[in-house]
Amino acid sequence: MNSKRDIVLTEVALRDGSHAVRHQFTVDQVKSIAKGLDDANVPYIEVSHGDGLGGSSMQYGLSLTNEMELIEAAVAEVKQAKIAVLLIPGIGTMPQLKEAAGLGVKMARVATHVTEADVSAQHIAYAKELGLETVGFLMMSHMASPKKLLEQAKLMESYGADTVYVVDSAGALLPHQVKERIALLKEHLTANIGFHAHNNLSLAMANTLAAMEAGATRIDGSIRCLGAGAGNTQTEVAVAVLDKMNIHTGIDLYKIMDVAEDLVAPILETPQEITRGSLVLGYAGVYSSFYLHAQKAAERFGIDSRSILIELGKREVVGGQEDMIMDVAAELSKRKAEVAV
Ligand SMILES: C[C@H](O)CC(=O)C(=O)O
Ligand SMILES: [Mn+2]
Repeated sequence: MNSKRDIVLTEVALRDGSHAVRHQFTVDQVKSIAKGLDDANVPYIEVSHGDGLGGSSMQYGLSLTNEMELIEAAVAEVKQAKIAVLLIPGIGTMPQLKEAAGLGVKMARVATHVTEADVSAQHIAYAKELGLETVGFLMMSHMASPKKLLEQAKLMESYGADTVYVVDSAGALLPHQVKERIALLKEHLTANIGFHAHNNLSLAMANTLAAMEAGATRIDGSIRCLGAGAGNTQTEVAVAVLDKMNIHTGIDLYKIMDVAEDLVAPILETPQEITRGSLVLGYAGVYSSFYLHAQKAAERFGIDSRSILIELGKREVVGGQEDMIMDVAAELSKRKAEVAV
């Protein structure tokens, strides 16, 4: 294995995958997966509630295990990998970031809706003060024009972000749209540019390659596609594809395949595939973490989860508005009952 890295991958299954397992990760699962990833030479491993630090709540889903315990367990297992956390200002707090840094976290990814970068200023600055590497993470990037995205990315860079990510939270972007956005950021920023995909339209890998072609040097992957919706760019697949392109991730292909097969696959309730529900997320441009919430609402109100997701897409609902899922389901069910009378 060549340990040189042309591209730096952040493994997000232990954070984005938290959505897919209803935030039920155990300490043992996190320990064994973090150890396996570290051994395969993955450089960064993100660990936290799916909605970042402080996400455990009725609104976003209660965690089985306190995320600080999971972070501590991951830090204790790794030899070379750096543990990262996600933080959404307003959900996660500065004291939580401080606590995570005290446990040995090395990178903070501060996430905001794509048009609200200004709320990341204090958290990025504080992360820097704590000596952390900082990432600005612009969620739902398909909802902004490239020009708007650039303006927001520049704000994050001005606050001190070492890297700015274009985040395709809904898995709604097409390759040419990814290329256009990344190329513009690359032209105007000095920070590293990253890309985070979701596979709802089966484009995660293609979009990741498009991002790299346009200048992204940081990418995210989730092993066995363990991420919200249909998951992210599948890490072990990305490692294989990039290797064939002679692009070095520094990650051991056989070892990462084994982590996927032996450690991650057994904890999945169902395989991470593109179902009609996750396909609709990408089609309608809805936040991937709404997937299981919409399924629950559909069961409760006896309606098709696709109708809920399409309606949420029309209303341009964004992360943080999870309560709208039940509201929309109730409204659609009422409309259905009225039509039936
Ligand atoms: C909080 C979200 O799940 C962050 C993310 O991974 C995305 O927007 O995509
Ligand atoms: Mn995601």
